[in-house]
Amino acid sequence: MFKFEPSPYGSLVRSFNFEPTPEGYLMSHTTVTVAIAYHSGFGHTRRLADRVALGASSVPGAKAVLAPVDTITDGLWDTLSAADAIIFGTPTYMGTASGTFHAFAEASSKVWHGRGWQDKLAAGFTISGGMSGDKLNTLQFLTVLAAQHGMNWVNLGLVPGWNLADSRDDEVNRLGFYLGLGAQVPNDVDAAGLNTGDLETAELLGARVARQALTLLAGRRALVAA
Ligand SMILES: Cc1cc2nc3c(=O)[nH]c(=O)nc-3n(C[C@H](O)[C@H](O)[C@H](O)COP(=O)(O)O)c2cc1C
Repeated sequence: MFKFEPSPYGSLVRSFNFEPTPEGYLMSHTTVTVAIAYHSGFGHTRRLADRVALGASSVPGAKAVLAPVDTITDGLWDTLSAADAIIFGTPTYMGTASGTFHAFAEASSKVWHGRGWQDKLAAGFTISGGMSGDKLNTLQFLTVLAAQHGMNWVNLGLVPGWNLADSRDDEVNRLGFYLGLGAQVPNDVDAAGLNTGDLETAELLGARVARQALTLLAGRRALVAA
């Protein structure tokens, strides 16, 4: 909901009227939920999403929930609204997120209007057929989507792998992304053939986001208690 308020500089500024996380909620919650909002045309992104979920739920105090975005229902929005963090996952199609994911992103403008995801954590992953495949553009799109919602982006937090003469092509973060996970699979290989380094990286991303969400919750609780 919009409202207009006078700014200290004398003009009217448009601000949003949204509730901060209620103190009662903060004090009664010690666990976090990480939602993985993803689309997958042929199963590759879905397998990564499963591993991201596994990583998130491996952190004590965190649970993961998979939220496929190809069917946009009230239940999908409720799941995302209840989450402490949302990890976006999409294949890279034509150098950006898939059309289905874009439809979801566009539909999220209703949430944007009410600042429903403000201050939640966000992160992202993508996969493509090419080693580059223009995946960086997809991760940047996901980052901007998160920023428009006022979310706080959690990066991958891993140094690049597969970057020394004797290193292997199945190392963690083998394609050397920083913003999120960029995975790769040849166009003629199905989801069962995903690179083990990419799968491990997916798990690490999920765990990292879960840890960050728990840290944030602990900080918010401490502030309320202070
Ligand atoms: C419509 C379409 C567009 C694609 N565009 C790209 C692309 O821009 N770059 C790339 O490297 N691979 C591209 N690919 C390959 C997919 O990114 C790759 O197969 C990916 O693993 C698909 O993931 P999914 O099974 O979750 O849909 C494209 C595939 C399709 C079907």
